[in-house]
Amino acid sequence: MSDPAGIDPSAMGEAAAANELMRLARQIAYHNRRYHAEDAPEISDAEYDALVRRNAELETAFPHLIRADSPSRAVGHEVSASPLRKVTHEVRMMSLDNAFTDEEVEEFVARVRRFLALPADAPVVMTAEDKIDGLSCSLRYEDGRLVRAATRGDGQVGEDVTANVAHIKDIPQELRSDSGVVPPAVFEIRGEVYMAKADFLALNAAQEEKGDKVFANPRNAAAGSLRQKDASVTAARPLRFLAHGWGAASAVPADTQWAMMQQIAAWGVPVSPLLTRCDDTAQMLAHYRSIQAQRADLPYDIDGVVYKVDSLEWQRRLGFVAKAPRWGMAHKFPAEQAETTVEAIDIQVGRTGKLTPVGRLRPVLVGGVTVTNVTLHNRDEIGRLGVRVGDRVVLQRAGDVIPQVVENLTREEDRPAYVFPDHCPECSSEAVAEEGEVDVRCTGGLVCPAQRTERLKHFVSRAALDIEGLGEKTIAEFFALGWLESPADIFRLRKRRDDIVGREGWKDKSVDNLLAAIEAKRQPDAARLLFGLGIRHVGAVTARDLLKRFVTLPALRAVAERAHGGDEEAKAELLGIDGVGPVVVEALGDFFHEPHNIAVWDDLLGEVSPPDFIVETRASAVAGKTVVFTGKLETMSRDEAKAQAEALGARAAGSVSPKTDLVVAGPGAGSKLKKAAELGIEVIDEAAWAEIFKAAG
Ligand SMILES: NC(=O)c1ccc[n+]([C@@H]2O[C@H](COP(=O)([O-])OP(=O)(O)OC[C@H]3O[C@@H](n4cnc5c(N)ncnc54)[C@H](O)[C@@H]3O)[C@@H](O)[C@H]2O)c1
Ligand SMILES: [Zn+2]
Repeated sequence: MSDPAGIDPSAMGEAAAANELMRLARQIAYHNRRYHAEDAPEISDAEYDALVRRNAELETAFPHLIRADSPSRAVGHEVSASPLRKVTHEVRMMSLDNAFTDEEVEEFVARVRRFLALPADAPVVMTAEDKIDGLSCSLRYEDGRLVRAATRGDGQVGEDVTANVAHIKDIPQELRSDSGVVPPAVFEIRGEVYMAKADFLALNAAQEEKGDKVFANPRNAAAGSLRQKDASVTAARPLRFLAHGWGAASAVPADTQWAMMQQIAAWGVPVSPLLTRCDDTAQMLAHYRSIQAQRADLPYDIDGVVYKVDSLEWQRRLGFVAKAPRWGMAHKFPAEQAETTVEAIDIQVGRTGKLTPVGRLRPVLVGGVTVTNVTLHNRDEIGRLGVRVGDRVVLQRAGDVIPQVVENLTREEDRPAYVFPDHCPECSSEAVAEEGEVDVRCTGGLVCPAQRTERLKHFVSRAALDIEGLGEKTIAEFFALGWLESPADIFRLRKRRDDIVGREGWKDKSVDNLLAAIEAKRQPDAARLLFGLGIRHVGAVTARDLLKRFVTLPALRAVAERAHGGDEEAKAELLGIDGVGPVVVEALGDFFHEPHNIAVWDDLLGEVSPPDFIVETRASAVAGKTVVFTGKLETMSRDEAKAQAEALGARAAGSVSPKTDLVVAGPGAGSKLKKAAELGIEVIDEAAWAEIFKAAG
């Protein structure tokens, strides 16, 4: 078993869920101890966050299985083993809930509104500031004098570090009394003890020189330096402090978070210079992005932005859930790179027989999503990275690009390299790479069950015939029964109605729905049918281009066969189509040259009858032109945009080339936009495109 964390909770039984929750509780407790109590984490924060996310996902799906020792209820780690004196906090020290996406931030604000029963458009003012990566510390001032400093510990009981903070210049022994507001009898200032990046590097260099322990990161260095039995060790370490809140207080001389933080600054304790106030979600997200942009240049490490409801009256009403305030949220920066372990390397066999190696990973959060698999592309790529099972790798995921392995961190050379299979794992046929090709392919062809089922899956997929309810599982099930030898068999399934109804998991209604969905495709779109056959190099766009020219499948086949036989006129006719090159002509010829393909084709056209392929086009300014859509489209999907282009007699292409006439660019457009500028191609926005479409009536 490689990847238990990938199972969708809705597809899990209770026993499996309870089991996994138990395992997660144990794992998370272990890593909490390593991180919080021992300052020696073994896994990256992104991997830790993935475990916590998984735990939350299961707890949401199975609320009655939430354990008494659930990690979602615990803060930090208990300090019983610490050599420092223990301190019980008068007011608990909490953690913060995490958000990783804009949507999760919007949901946070919506939740606050719902809780307070505010109208959906009522303003909710929030403060926003950087989330410093240090360790929290509570400073208790009585009549303005520092009487105790304590770490968070498990939130209830922390460690006494009063002597240790005595040498931290940012922490005054006495609050200033000249601010106009006299410090209350009791006031606990809470904030972050941290080490600046430059100080951290210098400390590590000095430690190394002395042959002492070096620290993994500034957070660990700060924690390790503060939590010292011998306070003189702390004194020699360059620690700093920024306040971000307060705990027990005999009086709170302000009615907003913002005003109280200004007061704390006026008492002489530093607060973040990036603290600001936001009127709405748009401002919160804008501040988040601005802080993210400054991140690398800040003198200290941060890992996100913290939002807090500004009104203290509202904070009081909102209160707390398990271990975090309802009025606060940490919006973390997505780790666009993250480290994890390759737990297995599996080989997937595709519809063309291509063997694709897939790395099964220990789940890790990258760019806000949990990643459990990564494609390793091909034999050469595995060789280049030198990836073996058990290696630590760096994953990268930028924007919505699929994750990639960018580096292998494991360098011991004594373990054997991964051996790429020379036989297909599905059918044991020989697997070879052709001259000059990087892809290794199974030579099993028709005997390879993987290739055959993949072809069927492709045939019914969204972009091809799009048969609703005929998913991968059903195809695999019927294929194993010998019911699906080729695409035409799909249209003969109706003869097996009673057999299907008799099978576990099928009911009269579900079978009838499936059969109706199949019947609905008896007169399929010819281009989708052609694409569904999976002829090499004939993608969805090429299939349409071919049929626009030849109107019916038999007409296309006749030309392709003539071209294959050496008929120059037929070849020229095919090559005259925009987007059709010699590779496509050859692939078509090869396809119709193979007797088995012809049998499949004839069989299929005996079951279905696609109408003539005639695309109605409207008179328009872009007729006959090639258009490229790039960036985010806001009023329509990519598919709709392509359909609009087609309706206007234009061709929608995937990449910008000298043949491109027009580029429609939305927000986030990148390299294609740049290329268009280089080539001097006209660029318009989505609104201008909508005008063109409307004008064509
Ligand atoms: N790698 C590991 O093995 C491992 C193990 C445990 C925890 N962790 C890391 O620690 C995190 C969990 O720790 P946590 O419970 O302390 O939660 P947290 O660090 O995600 O957030 C809460 C803490 O943020 C701090 N903070 C910094 N700036 C703040 C601000 N402006 N306002 C309010 N608080 C601010 C406070 O100290 C607060 O206690 C995980 O998400 C993970 O990143 C890693
Ligand atoms: Zn095979």
